[in-house]
Amino acid sequence: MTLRFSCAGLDVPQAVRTQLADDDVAGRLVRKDPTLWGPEAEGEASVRLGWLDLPATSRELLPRVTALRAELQAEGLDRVVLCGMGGSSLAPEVICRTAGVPLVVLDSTDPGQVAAALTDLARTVVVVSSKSGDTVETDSHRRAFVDAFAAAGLDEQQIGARFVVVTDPGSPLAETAAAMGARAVFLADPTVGGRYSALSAFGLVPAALAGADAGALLEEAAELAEHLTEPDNPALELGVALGGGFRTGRDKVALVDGGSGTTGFGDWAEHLIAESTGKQGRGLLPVVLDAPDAPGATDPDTLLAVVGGDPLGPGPSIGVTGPLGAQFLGWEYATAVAGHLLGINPFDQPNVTESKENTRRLLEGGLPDEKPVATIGAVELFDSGDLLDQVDLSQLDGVRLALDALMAAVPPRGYLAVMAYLDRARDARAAELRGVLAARTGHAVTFGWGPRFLHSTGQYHKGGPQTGAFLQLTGELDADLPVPDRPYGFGALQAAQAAGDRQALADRGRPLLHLHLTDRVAGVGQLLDALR
Ligand SMILES: O=P(O)(O)OC[C@H]1O[C@](O)(CO)[C@@H](O)[C@@H]1O
Repeated sequence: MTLRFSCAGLDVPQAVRTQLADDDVAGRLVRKDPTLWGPEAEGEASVRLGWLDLPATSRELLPRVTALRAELQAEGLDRVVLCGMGGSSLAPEVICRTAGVPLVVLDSTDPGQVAAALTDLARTVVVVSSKSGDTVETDSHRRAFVDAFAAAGLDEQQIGARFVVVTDPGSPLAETAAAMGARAVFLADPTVGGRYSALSAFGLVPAALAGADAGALLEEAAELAEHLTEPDNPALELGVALGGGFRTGRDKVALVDGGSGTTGFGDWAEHLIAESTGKQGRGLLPVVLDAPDAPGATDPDTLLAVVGGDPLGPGPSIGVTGPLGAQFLGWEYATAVAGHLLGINPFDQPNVTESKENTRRLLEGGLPDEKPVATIGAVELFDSGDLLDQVDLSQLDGVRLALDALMAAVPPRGYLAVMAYLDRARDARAAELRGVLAARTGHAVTFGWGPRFLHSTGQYHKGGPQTGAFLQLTGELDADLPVPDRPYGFGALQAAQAAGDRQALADRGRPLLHLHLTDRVAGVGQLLDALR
């Protein structure tokens, strides 16, 4: 069974469908016509449509990655760690969690999370994935693992044998891989962007090395691919719902699992939709929900997308069922169609470099010496523009008052984004804040782990509609870790990323509340208690 699309309560004007059919959008997309998104996008689109070929072209990866997995297993290297950000790690994580095979994903600069990955080295092989080959988090992870293997007594050749690299041809990482004698290097198709790379080497190599069935994913996608020129194919219908929904005021897409059998698909789709559409002051805001009845599922300007199930009322809702390989390709195709309907370029990410530049400058010039304006329990509150001017922080419930002030600052049809620069394993409870805040405010509330979201929804925050209010959480470190051959550690890198993003949002005049947890467990508990 390939992809099945169903829809309830969504009134997309017939004119939208007629326009797509008259313009032969389905056929032109499959033929990789780069003019579908306007003249300004044509150059980028012409080198970003390779994902349509992946169900066929990725098959050549299978023998090589299967042989490599057998080799590694024979050597007892059965702990696969993936170092990658955004499109270089989200899909493998979904594939492996769904298949129930073990993959350690390191997509954070939180020293606790890095330290947890730097264990069990005797069994560990590291996959370093980066399309650009110069993502600071991934390079830092690579350095830390080289150092750790050396400290464990491995020589240069043995260290190289513990690394598998996935990158674009000619990238800085491709050069580094050659220089370090990496065991295997997979050069990916450069005409595939990160958030469209689930069925490329970026999605399939780490997953297959961990034991997932990459061939099955490609077969599932190939079955859908046969239908993608049809004017009413399910992926086109999904694109019509997303793009047509936007045109009728539904600029938020709540993503919830309805029995898909997959795990974490919403986080992958969030990156795809947010980074593809959130630009030129518009876009679709994905809101990942942990249950169909979670707060936010039926917000007024929201389309509820049920992955793996039927539409769920009472508001407009869609249901998309089908195997994971078809879901990847179908949502990629739908997002490209939605980009056509929104009139934006779904393949660029013009605003992600800003926070990266700010981070680099802060690492070079030093972090701002900011002092909290108040400390209440385990929570330090930092000056956030004029947000707290009217808040009496001398009260014990000053934290709640501050959070209420932030929620009051969300403009009409706006959203509240929680950005947690914490350890998504050990501080997992922080994710409960999304539902608790959403229950308290009538606005959409999103949650992202920092700095991971910077490579995902970060584009939407800066390039999308300027209607966001932001809650940034940072946390005290138990211990820091050096970044080898760099004048800073992971803790400073994480803090610089948080500060760099605060700067980018402040430059846009966005309301932002920065809370630092002097004790992460107590601090998260305190925030949840303040809001219940
Ligand atoms: O694969 P790379 O080049 O390391 O980039 C990781 C991620 O960062 C982004 O470029 C955004 O910063 C995403 O588009 C991409 O998936």
